[in-house]
Amino acid sequence: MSKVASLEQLKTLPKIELHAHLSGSVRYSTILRLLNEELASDYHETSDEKLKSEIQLMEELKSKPTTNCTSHRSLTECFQIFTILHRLLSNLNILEQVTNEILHDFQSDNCVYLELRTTPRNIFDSKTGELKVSKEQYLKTVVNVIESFEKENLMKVRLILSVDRAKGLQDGLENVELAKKFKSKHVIGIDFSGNPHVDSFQNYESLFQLCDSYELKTTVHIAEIWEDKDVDFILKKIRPDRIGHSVCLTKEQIDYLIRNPIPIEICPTSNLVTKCVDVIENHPFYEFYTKKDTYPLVICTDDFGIFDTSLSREYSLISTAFNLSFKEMFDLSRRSIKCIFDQSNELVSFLEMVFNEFEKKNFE
Ligand SMILES: CNc1ncnc2c1ncn2[C@@H]1O[C@H](COP(=O)(O)O)[C@@H](O)[C@H]1O
Repeated sequence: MSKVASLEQLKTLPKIELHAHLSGSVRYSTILRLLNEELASDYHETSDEKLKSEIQLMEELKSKPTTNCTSHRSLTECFQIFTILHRLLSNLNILEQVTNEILHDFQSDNCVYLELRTTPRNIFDSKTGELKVSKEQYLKTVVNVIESFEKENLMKVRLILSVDRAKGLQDGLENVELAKKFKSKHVIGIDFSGNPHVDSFQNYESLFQLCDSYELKTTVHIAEIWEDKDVDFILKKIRPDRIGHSVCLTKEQIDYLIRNPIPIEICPTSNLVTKCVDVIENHPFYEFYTKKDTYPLVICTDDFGIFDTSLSREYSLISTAFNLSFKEMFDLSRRSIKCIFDQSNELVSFLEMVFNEFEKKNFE
């Protein structure tokens, strides 16, 4: 018998988001608006031709919605969009605007706690090569938006800094040092991400050790592609606090994780659109969920802008594919509290209160 929860119900559910990349969470409509504004401005560094082709690409993608999961974007296409986004977000006013918009988008979807992640970038003048914006200025801009947001809103926000595997060890080291410096300023951990076809995390072992010594929590993207050679190294040697995606796993690796759990950030639409899985019913989520009902699994969006989704929609995909009821989705969402990086008493008590109140109102 079907007991699937409706999207409308799932929108009302308090939710926790632990895997959301800042640049990937900019809405298509916002990217298109920013590109058109740049084209219409009197002075712009990017040529009209390039801007027009970027607008065309974004319009094409917008017309191929991911909602029916038949539209695919290869990881390579996703990384092309990130290049556009990184140029647009080189302007600190725009970075501020979009960060604020992202926080409000999560809150309107009833997200009560968000761990947003981003890769701090040095931004150089394209003509003179001079440093225009330092990584620290980039980070301060994002932190300031979060601080102002929290003063006026209920949703709690923390920040994870990303190490991009395509940028090398030195760049990553700078981000870990920045995370240490901003630890009291909302930054709580490090994410190891970037194009999985480029470089290996085995070259970053010293950074994992540094994170440990600075007491920074870690999460690592693994098994987003079948050719990922880092999986055993990460699962057995590094043992981070969480892992992202973790889809393209062998049976042995799944069994190993079930015996030695590490919380998994599940990103359903992202995995479908980039063809990590052919249909959601084949997602290893269910194997973890059914083999061990307390396996720590957190439903996330990854890049809700690029994948044209929302946290509620990700919950809906899982509920529909695996016939999980509203109460089962509620329990899953509540269990995410155990996986958050900031385990301070104040925050955990706040989240427990929110979930207890919802339970009383809806299930008792
Ligand atoms: C689709 N799956 C994915 N796999 C791996 N890395 C990803 C990713 N989605 C996003 N990123 C990482 O996050 C950056 C964009 O956000 P920020 O500029 O840091 O805010 C990308 O450049 C990539 O390094």
